[in-house]
Amino acid sequence: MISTEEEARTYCANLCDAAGMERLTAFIDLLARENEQQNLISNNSLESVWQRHIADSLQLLAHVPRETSPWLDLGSGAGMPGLILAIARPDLAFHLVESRKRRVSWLESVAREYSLTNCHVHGSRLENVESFESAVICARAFAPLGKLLRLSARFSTQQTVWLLPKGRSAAQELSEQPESIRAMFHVEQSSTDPQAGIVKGHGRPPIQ
Ligand SMILES: C[S@@+](CC[C@H](N)C(=O)[O-])C[C@H]1O[C@@H](n2cnc3c(N)ncnc32)[C@H](O)[C@@H]1O
Repeated sequence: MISTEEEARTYCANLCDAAGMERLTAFIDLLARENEQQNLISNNSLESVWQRHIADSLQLLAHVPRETSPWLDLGSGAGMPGLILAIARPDLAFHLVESRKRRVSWLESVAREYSLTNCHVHGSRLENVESFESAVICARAFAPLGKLLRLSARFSTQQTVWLLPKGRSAAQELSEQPESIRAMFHVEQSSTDPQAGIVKGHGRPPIQ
């Protein structure tokens, strides 16, 4: 379990190259500055930003083979996890969906700043984004599990991996789903919070 900023930084350094670590370090400064202009993340969480946001996002990489792409991140907000992943892994494609205009501008400005041609920002409600086949669908704090699956099942195939950091409600949210969904998903332990879980699954959910 990652329990200090130093451990989180070391963990991240093992998941990307030196240039990626430089970009992530610079990104933290940008994020802190932008957070004074708009409410992107809680100020408290900036004190443990490597643990709470950077490692928390990058841990998803450990759940799929290294070359898996493209990723779809639902409700990216300040950029967790999609933008962080795109900064760390410019060799993979990431589609970020976010509807709030100021957050969209923020995501686009960071993608421009780092010339992230692998990062595609869809500044729109997910409901209005044209379907494409995603190898991974991820979402942190986007919507309750049932609604999340209803809104995004059309982006999945039988091969899609679902990685849904759900904090402390992971097991509870999964237990409230119908049997067909419970059979597809399980809860994995988060590496950054002993009480948090990641709902993980594989395939196309049978949504009516
Ligand atoms: C609670 S924030 C989480 C942001 C980020 N994933 C994180 O973990 O810090 C949820 C984000 O989802 C966006 N969102 C909610 N419903 C959406 C929809 N239907 N389409 C696109 N974005 C949506 C909101 O604007 C917000 O930025």
